[in-house]
Amino acid sequence: MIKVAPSILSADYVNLQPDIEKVDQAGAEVLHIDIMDGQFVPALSYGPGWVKAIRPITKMVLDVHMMVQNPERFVDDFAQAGADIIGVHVEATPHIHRALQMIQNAGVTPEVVINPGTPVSAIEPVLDMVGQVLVMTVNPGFGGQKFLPSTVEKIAQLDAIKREKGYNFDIEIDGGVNDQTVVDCAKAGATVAVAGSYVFNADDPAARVQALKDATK
Ligand SMILES: O=C(CO)[C@@H](O)[C@H](O)COP(=O)(O)O
Repeated sequence: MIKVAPSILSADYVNLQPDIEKVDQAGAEVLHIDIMDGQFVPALSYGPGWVKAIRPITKMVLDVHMMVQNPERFVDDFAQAGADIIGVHVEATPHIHRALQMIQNAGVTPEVVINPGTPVSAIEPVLDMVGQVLVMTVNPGFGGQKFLPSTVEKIAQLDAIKREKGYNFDIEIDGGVNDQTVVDCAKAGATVAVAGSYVFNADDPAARVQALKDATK
């Protein structure tokens, strides 16, 4: 059964705490927090202050996905705010190894992220450093996009590398995830499913968390 990571990008910001409590009580293991800088991706979202505010209200793993150019600039801020996982895009820095080292040194689980157009080979040299790989299943920057089936092959490639080398990183998927699209991803080796609009744009977010788990039993 896959772990579920609701993305607060689609939550009700005026009622953020009740929305977080709903998915927490429904058994979601991870809370996904999308940081957008208006440069690496067109939109702006929120910063370390949000992570700091959310930290005391849930025990869920706080998974900070930095869609930020040169993310090294903000690693310590998010670590101090209470992030458990910090994800940096291989496309966003010429120094991915250093960025992951900074996350490690801050006592946080390092995650490397790849866009749909980036091959797995681009992150192979750093796979021994990470606790999680995030495979973007849409182009990053917006919620509510359509899942890209071509990304499933990359999940399978990562799963094969994991087995061959004895790594135990989680493989997370993000973008267009619902109870249909999650199935092939889980079969290919995905272990964590981020879902924004599917969970929070529903009348019953808790039922949607459960539906993702049921679909991958
Ligand atoms: O990283 C992102 C957007 O770039 C995501 O985490 C979105 O929040 C996913 O939204 P849905 O596709 O699930 O609506």
